[in-house]
Amino acid sequence: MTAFAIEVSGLHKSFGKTAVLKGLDLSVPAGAIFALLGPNGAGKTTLIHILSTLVAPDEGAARIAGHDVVRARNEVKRSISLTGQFAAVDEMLTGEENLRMMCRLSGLSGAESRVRSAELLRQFELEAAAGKRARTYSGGMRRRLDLAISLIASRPVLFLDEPTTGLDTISRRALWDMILRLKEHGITVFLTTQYLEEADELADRIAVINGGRIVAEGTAEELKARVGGEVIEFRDAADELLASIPTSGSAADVRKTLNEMAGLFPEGTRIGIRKPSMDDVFVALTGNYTNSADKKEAAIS
Ligand SMILES: Nc1ncnc2c1ncn2[C@@H]1O[C@H](COP(=O)(O)OP(=O)(O)OP(=O)(O)O)[C@@H](O)[C@H]1O
Repeated sequence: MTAFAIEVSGLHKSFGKTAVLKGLDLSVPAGAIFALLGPNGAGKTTLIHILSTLVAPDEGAARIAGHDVVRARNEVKRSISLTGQFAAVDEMLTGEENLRMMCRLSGLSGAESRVRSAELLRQFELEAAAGKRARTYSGGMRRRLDLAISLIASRPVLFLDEPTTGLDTISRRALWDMILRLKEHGITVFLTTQYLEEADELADRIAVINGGRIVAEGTAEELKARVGGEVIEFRDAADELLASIPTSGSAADVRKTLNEMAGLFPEGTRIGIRKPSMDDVFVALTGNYTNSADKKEAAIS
């Protein structure tokens, strides 16, 4: 494999008159966990579909493990796993039966299938539920089974399109642990997410897509450093966030911001200073707000 597991240059894709990707460039180092962040409709799923050969690009090139997604589709398909799309969990079968069936379909013998299924049930902490029908599984268990099925063939690149959407915090954290463990096996993980915390916790590198292009790429720390040195927060007496303003962190800039904001907020407003978060990065780069507190903040600032 080349140093980059995924290389994308000048990718364009339109659906009818809607231009979704407008010259997208991206490189993902082999063995990294890479997160793609972007507002709804930014083209994250479209990019995954192009990289996994489901959709052809209009222009530009993309290579997975050195193979071109248009000219070498079969080699690309043999290099990737994609969760949530192909890995069909059969509701009527148990977790173990699902895994064994998919092992057999991917060419393993009966004995090999038993061994591989047992390994995956252990790896994804599904041993206790192995004999229960998948329809009785919780959302988190189902997602883990889906991930386990997609890893049967142990391919070098794994695509996860919003792997934890809809899961509760505990299930999400459990899945994060499992994704982190995949890295130890040398798998390159490319994930899209709407949870900025997920990118922050999991990813070695993060790219932000907006307007059909990658508008920023780097480690979480590098991206946060782009927003500024310190963020000043204004909160009311009940600790509700009123506004958060990025500053360079210099005494002069902090003083200037406080002076500019003086008089805008009621008596009793509390002021705090903190380092930038991924939320700040996302807002600064895309102008989009990810939760209601941020929307309120936008309305005020
Ligand atoms: N097959 C298609 N035909 C027509 N339009 C499409 C098709 N697939 C995607 N689009 C449009 O392309 C745009 C990008 O969609 P895409 O699903 O890639 O975005 P996304 O970033 O994954 O968004 P979300 O976070 O909401 O899933 C959207 O405006 C969508 O409506």
